[in-house]
Amino acid sequence: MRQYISTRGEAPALGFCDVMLTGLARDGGLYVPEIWPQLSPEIIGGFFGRPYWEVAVDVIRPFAGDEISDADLGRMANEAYATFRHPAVVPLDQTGPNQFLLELFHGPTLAFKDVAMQLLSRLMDHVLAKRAQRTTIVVATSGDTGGAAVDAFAGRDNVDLIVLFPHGRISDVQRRMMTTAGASNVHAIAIEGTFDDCQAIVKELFNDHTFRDAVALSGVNSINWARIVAQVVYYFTSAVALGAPARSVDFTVPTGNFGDIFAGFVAKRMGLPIRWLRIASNVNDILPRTLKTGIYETREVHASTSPSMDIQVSSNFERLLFEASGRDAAMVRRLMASLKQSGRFVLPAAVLAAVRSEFEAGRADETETSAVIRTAWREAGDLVDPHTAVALAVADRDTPDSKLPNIVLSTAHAAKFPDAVEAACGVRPELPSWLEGLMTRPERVQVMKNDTVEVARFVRSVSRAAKEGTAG
Ligand SMILES: Cc1ncc(COP(=O)(O)O)c(C=O)c1O
Ligand SMILES: N[C@@H](CCOP(=O)(O)O)C(=O)O
Repeated sequence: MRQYISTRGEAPALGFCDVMLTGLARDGGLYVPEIWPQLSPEIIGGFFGRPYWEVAVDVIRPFAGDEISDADLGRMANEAYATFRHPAVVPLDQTGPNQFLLELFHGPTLAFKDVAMQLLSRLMDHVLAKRAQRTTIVVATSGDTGGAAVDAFAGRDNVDLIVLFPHGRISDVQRRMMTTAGASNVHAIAIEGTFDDCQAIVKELFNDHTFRDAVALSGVNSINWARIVAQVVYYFTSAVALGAPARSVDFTVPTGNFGDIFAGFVAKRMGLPIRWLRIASNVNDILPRTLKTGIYETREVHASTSPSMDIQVSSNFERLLFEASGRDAAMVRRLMASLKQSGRFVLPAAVLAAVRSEFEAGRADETETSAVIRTAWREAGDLVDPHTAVALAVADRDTPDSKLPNIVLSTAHAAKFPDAVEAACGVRPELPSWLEGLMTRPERVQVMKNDTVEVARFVRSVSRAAKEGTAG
């Protein structure tokens, strides 16, 4: 059985299915595989031209071990990616000499989160049904994870889903994707705070062991290893389309919680020849500052036109610290304790050097972001969303004469952020026809204080109602 260990070294090692249902490790850390699976150049090269779901099975299989049969994994991957509206699932476009855009937004909620969430919901449901278990998922979102989770888990028999989002800090389209589902197992809560507050509440709930056991708590943020694994797949498909493994590639990734770019790091560990993983941040630039100074220091969050990246505490950076330190769990515990106490920590020099050897980082401010949206429209007739625009701005500035292909991850559809896109280029992107009605359906949402106790009370009531069979 493939084993997973916690970045903080004090939680039990678990198998794939338990890690998937557990979310955060019981010591507050994040799970990573004990050993990185390797894919040979022949296997990687063999991905060329194959259907996306088949590659997904080959990439995910070594992580799931024998816990999920190939037949079940294949069926679920096939179903998950059949929900995407593009035949290639995640098409790759050339946008300039050696510049490519990987479109990850053709799923049901128009953001890259669908790629993992559509599969994760099927995997979780499958395992829960087999074990005759029910779970309560609490998820924090800065806008996109929540909508993807709602679409993927609405109406599932074995799950209650509670979504926490920062009140007034996401786009109307994002909010409505969470508040208009109409499913009795879905609950949207607007927290009077930031995304970091929402994520801190989720982690506090997990760290209260009595509570987490009482409600059978699970998480589907990228703290959940299965989320990361599903995101690894498109690094392989896109790089192979451009000549990997014979040719190396770079990736530029709009980054907030560091889950997406960490998936690229995993692909590299598995054998994909990636040269640079380039972090692209908006004005909330904690990661570029950290790479420059070696000091990870939280500051006030600024609301931007790329709200899903308005994040200071970048959860998956912990996984990178664990790897870059040679898996020094004691160091990770020390840095995380410092973060909790003082909002900052200093990377040891060797860890910083290890990070800098594989990652670059840049930021784009609001003016640069809107200039990119305007140029893309005027010069190519393309409408790009502000998160993608942040990455394009960083890529254009930092890779003008790269000899290697640079793949920019396009993480959302422009129609999720119509106000920002229209303000930048004068054109209002339209929602696709299958989302007709989204903007007029009635909303169901509760506003709550930034208060873990209040949220915990609500989660308990949802869990109790489910147990008593009174949900809805
Ligand atoms: C559209 C979009 N782009 C980029 C990101 C950043 O991704 P990550 O949090 O995995 O770094 C997010 C949020 O996660 C997002 O919703
Ligand atoms: N940007 C995300 C924040 C949560 O990230 P996750 O990958 O940890 O779920 C969002 O849109 O919610």
